[in-house]
Amino acid sequence: METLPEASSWWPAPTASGLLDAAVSLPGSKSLTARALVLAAAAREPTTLTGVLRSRDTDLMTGALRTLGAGITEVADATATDAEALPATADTGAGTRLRVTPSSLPLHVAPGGSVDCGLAGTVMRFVPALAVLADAPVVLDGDPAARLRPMAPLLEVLSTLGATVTYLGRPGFLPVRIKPDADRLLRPGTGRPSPALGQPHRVKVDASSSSQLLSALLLVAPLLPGGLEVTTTGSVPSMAHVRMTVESLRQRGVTVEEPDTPGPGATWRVLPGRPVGGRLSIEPDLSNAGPFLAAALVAGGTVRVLGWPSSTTQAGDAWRTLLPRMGGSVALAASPVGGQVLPVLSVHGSGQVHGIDADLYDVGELAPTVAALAAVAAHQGRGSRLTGIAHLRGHETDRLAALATEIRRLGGDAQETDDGLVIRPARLHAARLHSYADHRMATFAAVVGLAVPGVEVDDVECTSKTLPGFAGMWQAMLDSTGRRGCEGHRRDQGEPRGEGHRDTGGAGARTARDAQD
Ligand SMILES: O=C(O)C1=C[C@@H](OP(=O)(O)O)[C@@H](O)[C@H](O)C1
Ligand SMILES: C=C(OP(=O)(O)O)C(=O)O
Repeated sequence: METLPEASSWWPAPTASGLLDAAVSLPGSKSLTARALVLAAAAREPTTLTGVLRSRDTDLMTGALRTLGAGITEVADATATDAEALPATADTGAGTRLRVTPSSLPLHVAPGGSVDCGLAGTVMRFVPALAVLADAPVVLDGDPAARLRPMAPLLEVLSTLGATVTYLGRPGFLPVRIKPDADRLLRPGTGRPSPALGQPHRVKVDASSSSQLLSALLLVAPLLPGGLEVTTTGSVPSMAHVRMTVESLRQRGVTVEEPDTPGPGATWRVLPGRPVGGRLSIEPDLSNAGPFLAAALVAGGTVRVLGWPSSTTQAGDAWRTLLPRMGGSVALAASPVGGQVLPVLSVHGSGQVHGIDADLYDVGELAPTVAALAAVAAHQGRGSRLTGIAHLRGHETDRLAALATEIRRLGGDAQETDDGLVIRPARLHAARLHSYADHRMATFAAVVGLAVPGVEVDDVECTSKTLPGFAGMWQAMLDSTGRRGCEGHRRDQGEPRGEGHRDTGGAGARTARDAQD
């Protein structure tokens, strides 16, 4: 890894001094929020979204969609009166309510036409696909690290749809200018190339570096007059997120045919027809639940996540199968919380973490947290192997290099493989870790720091990419330490405790004592 400058401030990751007994209420899913915003901007009528995540990534998405002509305003409860409500998932009451008024087609670009993608994969992939339907050129750029993330296979497809793509820096990467030819694309029979009237555009994409390259095309597909057929030329990682895209489209009334077996040559068909509007509630972010649930395994005791959906497309639902393999016990049950009955996921741990041999190809987003648990397991004498995650080299940072480097900085034994990491048993020691501006590297440090005194990390605030206020939530969870002592530990055994955990409507960690106050 490159040599990094010294950080000006270091966040001391707190160690756990006793058994946890915490209830955590997480804000909305980053990935569901991104899809909901894009589909609302593309819809035929206004949409009201509740439980929306406000974070750097989702604020950037909101800004980008405004640049493409959508009206997005925060509204109070009383103004949300849509009659045509979609079935809503139970949310914890946390999160923002937004009213999205779609743009007409072609999408009307605001003066300047520039989009800041920050470091958000969702913005840098989903927005260029929409830009082919704009009425003026759009320039997209982002953070220095964003300029390293794969874009080329998507941009090549956008060229075949008639857009002129100009690389303003390194070919294949941000910054990029997209000059659309929307009039011809939107008039059947006149596009370039021109499918026969009523026929879909047929494109091929290599989405092996990121599922978002495929999701971007699926999201814009219903706006094309004949719809779109997308064939993947390679295999696609993070299939959980592609399924989320398909379900998000279907939920808004769009017809999508999926291949029986995703892989090279598989084809997705999306029929034309703008998504419907109405009301939609966003589930809590289950990937961001990961570090909190992992804390139960490392510190011992119980952590509960409120509002865990009973059925979901989120990658983070895999915690229910991954954490038992690493020594946790997991229970999902309905439980009364603050006057309503919510599904609550309870994870109970002993402080002893098992090693794991896991293929994370479909849920790569969870890998940094699994790696943190694996590092703690190695500290306790147990090795792990993570596979199927070569594409993490194109995430916020090269996560395989970052994880191996930071585990070694802690005194651990971690090696990169072609498609993952091997973490062998070795005692860890205090160290100053780098986050590389990557929210999941910062939370990696927080999880390891529970077990290893003296861990610090630079730039803990980079967690605001998807979870503003992380450090405060983490401390609140730890403040539950020891309050119930061993009695609470034995009594809980992974079962939701219900009544004792009052949710006050904001994201954060609640403890048994808070609930009694
Ligand atoms: O579409 C999405 O919302 C995401 C897809 C995945 O990307 P990759 O396929 O690049 O892993 C995931 O890792 C990312 O955090 C979010
Ligand atoms: C890979 C991630 O994000 P992005 O949406 O920026 O790709 C992530 O959140 O782990």
